Amino acid sequence: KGLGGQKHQRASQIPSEFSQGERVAMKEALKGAIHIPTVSFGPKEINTTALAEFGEYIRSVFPTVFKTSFVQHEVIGEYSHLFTVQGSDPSLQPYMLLAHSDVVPAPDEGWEVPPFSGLEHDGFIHGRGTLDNKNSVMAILQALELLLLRNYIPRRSFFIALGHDEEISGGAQKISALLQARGVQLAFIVDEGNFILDGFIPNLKKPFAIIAVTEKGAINLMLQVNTTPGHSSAPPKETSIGILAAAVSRLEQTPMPNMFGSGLLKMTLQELAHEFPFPTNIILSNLWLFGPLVSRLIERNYITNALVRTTTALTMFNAGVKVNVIPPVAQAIINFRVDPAQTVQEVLELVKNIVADNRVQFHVLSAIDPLPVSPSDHQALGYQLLRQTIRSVFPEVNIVAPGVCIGNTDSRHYTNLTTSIYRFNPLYLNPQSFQSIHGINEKISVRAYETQVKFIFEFIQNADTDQEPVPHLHEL
Ligand SMILES: CC/C=C\C/C=C\C/C=C\C/C=C\C/C=C\C/C=C\CCC(=O)N[C@@H](Cc1ccccc1)C(=O)O
Ligand SMILES: [Zn+2]
Ligand SMILES: [Zn+2]
Repeated sequence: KGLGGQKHQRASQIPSEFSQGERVAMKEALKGAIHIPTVSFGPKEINTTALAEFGEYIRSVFPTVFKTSFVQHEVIGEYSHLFTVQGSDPSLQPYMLLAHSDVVPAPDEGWEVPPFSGLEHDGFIHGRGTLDNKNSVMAILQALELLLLRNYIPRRSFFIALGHDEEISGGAQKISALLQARGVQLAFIVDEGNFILDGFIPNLKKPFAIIAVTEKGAINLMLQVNTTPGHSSAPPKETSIGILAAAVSRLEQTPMPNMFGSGLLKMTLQELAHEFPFPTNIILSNLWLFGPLVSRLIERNYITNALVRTTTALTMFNAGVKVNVIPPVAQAIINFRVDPAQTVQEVLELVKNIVADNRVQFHVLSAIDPLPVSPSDHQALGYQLLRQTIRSVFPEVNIVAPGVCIGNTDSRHYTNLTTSIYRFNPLYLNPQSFQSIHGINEKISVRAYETQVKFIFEFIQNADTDQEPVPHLHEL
């Protein structure tokens, strides 16, 4: 039987029920984590004091994790944490859970409560990192702590990698290189990414879970224009600022091609089709006919638009030295998110054609192609374990479908260890909470956090149930 068959729908051995005292302790632990301002400000600007404090903090709130003989803890790159949980059956290939402890900055303005207060209000814990991604750091360790307290001994080994610089596209490479040097090959990885989506699609009342099996690529491109400086009282016809502004405006006004139909989205929509009322169900079931119509509707909304094309975001613009000096140089940075059906090279060609001005220089600051698509078939262990656990923890969610992650995750640094990378947060997300990620008023309900712990508690146990033999068995 495949992994999607009944044989693997076994209930967890230890019930995922937590006492009142445990539930209070778990939410207090998360609040304390939010209180530590582990902010990544910029490429070399991290709050090392807070990161060190965070390391001490997890030791104090998860004592059993740190004292269990079969859990090895290592600090990597000063502030990242790698846990190796040695399972009892070395014939089972290990897997890895990822999360990151750093957060983006959060100025106080606009927040209902101070962003690093971790205050509980109306059933929600408020603060930076409650959705991205201290919730996952804490929920993974909390679930392990609770399993260990119940004397659970995993069969399948697993790693927990907690990065400290994901928000500055940082150093997960160190953990990845270390594991590679140790000869580790993983059955799969689970990282942050997509969610159970609620309210993103008009007419679709029911929530649906999207497990991201790939993520978009990214290009940070600097455009630069140099012109001769001079006195502003006698300006030339065009300045570096004017030339550059026109170029970036052309880019903003010329969206990259709509790639609907060449990617996963079509598959996702077909899986969702029967959840919609008439006539949308018929339209989505017949994309061979209605594809062009559907793709036009999808691109109207700025969030779903990101699912059908490479996006173009003008994120930085610098020019000028003085009010009365013709600027010698103007620079702009554009952040592209590359659709999985395109490559970095193809996008750069399109960009050059759109700018079409040889006074504009191109400097690629960083570029990464879209990630390979991980398997989501009946034999795909990681995907099926996620699906099985979603079905058990969120029985009201009828649809679990593979999809694309529009952001980038630390998991892209681990492609040397596995071809099966899944990006999924066991949380509901609506458009408002989506905006709070990297925005203001980020918060998680106490209940949602308890459910995230429950999900991981069950997931670890599900990974220990009998599975089909996995090729390339590896001992830790
Ligand atoms: C049929 C329709 C199917 C699905 C969907 C409808 C809507 C999609 C809605 C929402 C998308 C859901 C979740 C996405 C949320 C967040 C993105 C996920 C992870 C991103 C993590 C992140 O922010 N990473 C940074 C990494 C980075 C840091 C510094 C410099 C470069 C990169 C990033 O991507 O910016
Ligand atoms: Zn994140
Ligand atoms: Zn983030």
